[in-house]
Amino acid sequence: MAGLAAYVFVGGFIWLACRSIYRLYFHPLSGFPGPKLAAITSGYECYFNVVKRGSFIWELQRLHEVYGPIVRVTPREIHIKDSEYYDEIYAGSTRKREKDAVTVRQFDLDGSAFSAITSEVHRERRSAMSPFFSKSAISSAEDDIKKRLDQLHDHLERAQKSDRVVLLDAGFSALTSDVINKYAFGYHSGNLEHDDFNETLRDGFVALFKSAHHAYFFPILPAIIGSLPLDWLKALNPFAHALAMQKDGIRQRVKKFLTGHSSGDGCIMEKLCSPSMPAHMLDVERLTDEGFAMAIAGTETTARSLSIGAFHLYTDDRVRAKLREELQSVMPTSDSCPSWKQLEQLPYLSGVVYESMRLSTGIASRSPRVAPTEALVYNDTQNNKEYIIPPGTLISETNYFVLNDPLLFPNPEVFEPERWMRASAKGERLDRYLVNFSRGSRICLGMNLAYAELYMTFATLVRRFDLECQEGAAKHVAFVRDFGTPYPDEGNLSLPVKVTASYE
Ligand code: HEM
Repeated sequence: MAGLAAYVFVGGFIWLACRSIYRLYFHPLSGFPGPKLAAITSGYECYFNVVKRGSFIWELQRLHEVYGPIVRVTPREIHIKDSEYYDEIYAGSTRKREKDAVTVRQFDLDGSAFSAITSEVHRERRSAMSPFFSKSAISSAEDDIKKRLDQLHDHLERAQKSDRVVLLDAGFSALTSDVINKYAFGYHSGNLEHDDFNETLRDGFVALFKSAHHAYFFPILPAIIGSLPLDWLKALNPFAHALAMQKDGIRQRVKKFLTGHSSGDGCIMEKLCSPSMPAHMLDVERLTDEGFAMAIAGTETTARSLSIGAFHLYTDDRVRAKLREELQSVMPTSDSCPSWKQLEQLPYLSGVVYESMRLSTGIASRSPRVAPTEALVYNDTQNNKEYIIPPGTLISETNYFVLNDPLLFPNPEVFEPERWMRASAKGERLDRYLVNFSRGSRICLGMNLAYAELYMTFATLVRRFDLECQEGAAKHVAFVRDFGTPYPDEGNLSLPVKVTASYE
């Protein structure tokens, strides 16, 4: 027995040594700059993201300072820190771009457009949903957004009367969740009707994000969790249980639509379940994944941008006063209800929305693309060297680095709506670099819905209320850890506020 163990140990050692030598000297990426350890093993990333909890993004920043704009950051991935090169990687549909199976596996959404690997499968899944996300289609959701904003208004009024602290971040999650549930599944989830905004609604999403790095490096874990009976899961991990319950709720809706149930207002899932769809698109689990991807993507990302924007609006009196003055033109009274189209014409509000997006980052982790048949060429002008990236390589940029590029956004940490007005006056397309939604063929499907929610929410809040962010707010909204989306050092993003004034 001891002899066998010794053989296994020595065999394993030799295998690891050979693999390391191959990766360092013979692998197609061996000529790219970067630390040797990162070229040898993905344990390098694992150390920073699992042991040091979501901090590989800061290590990437350091690696680029040491090695320049192009770095081999894992045995099979090239990372580029160059805002001008972003559109080459995240290219449009004329240039084939695929996703990486290992990267998307962590989200357990295999049947969704989001997790489609090849461009053909992606196109088919996405085109079934895209008519619902055009600008004109989204205007049909405006009435619902207005109703939800009135509910949020009532919460804030009640809190003002009782001098109570409100968790605005939870309010925003309740709002975005109620909106996407109605739009995608035709049902009223009523989160805003709860006194605490049904705060636990986020437990599942937080579980998904916070376990993403573990799921990536140890794929056996989600498989084990998925196989546990729900009662056990509830006792062992209430957050994973909340996630499973949310997904199951969507599965039950899918089943109803597949048997002919109608929501009455032609929601997205009803259309996706219609018998006119190709049979292979009508699988319950595929549709559940598609639905869950919309629920996740449509809730926390937008809510986070709303929280970051609100934090800046309510800690910077100058910005808020300027916005309030501009809003008077379309909101002479506090109950005026301008359309999203009208609000989009306001330059200062647009600057506020863009800055809120920019400083909230959206997705913090890399989402690599693969160019299956094309060799990408990167010209490192700093070191005067040209790199040919072989077809099939994982290539990524990090949105945060583009959104905080001081060459594009001087003093990037400052919330400055005016920078967008200055750029537009000079005819500069600064919005090209607002990459929160990614770019190209896999660009966020829900961006118009997100924009409608951002414009309408900021206008309503600032026109109607003054809020006071509670002590420590800056710490609770800071981006310290990357668990898929940005997280503060400890706990989750939170924005407790008190209502100090309301306006007629
Ligand atoms: C501020 C808010 C939002 C941000 C920052 C955001 C960001 C993103 C990003 C970066 C991607 C690409 C992911 C990747 O490359 O792997 C994406 C995809 C997606 N987003 Fe959003 N998103 C937001 C809001 C929404 C909303 C409101 C919805 C509504 C359902 C939505 C639905 C989707 C879907 C379905 C995809 C997959 C698209 C595809 O692969 O074709 N997102 N989002």
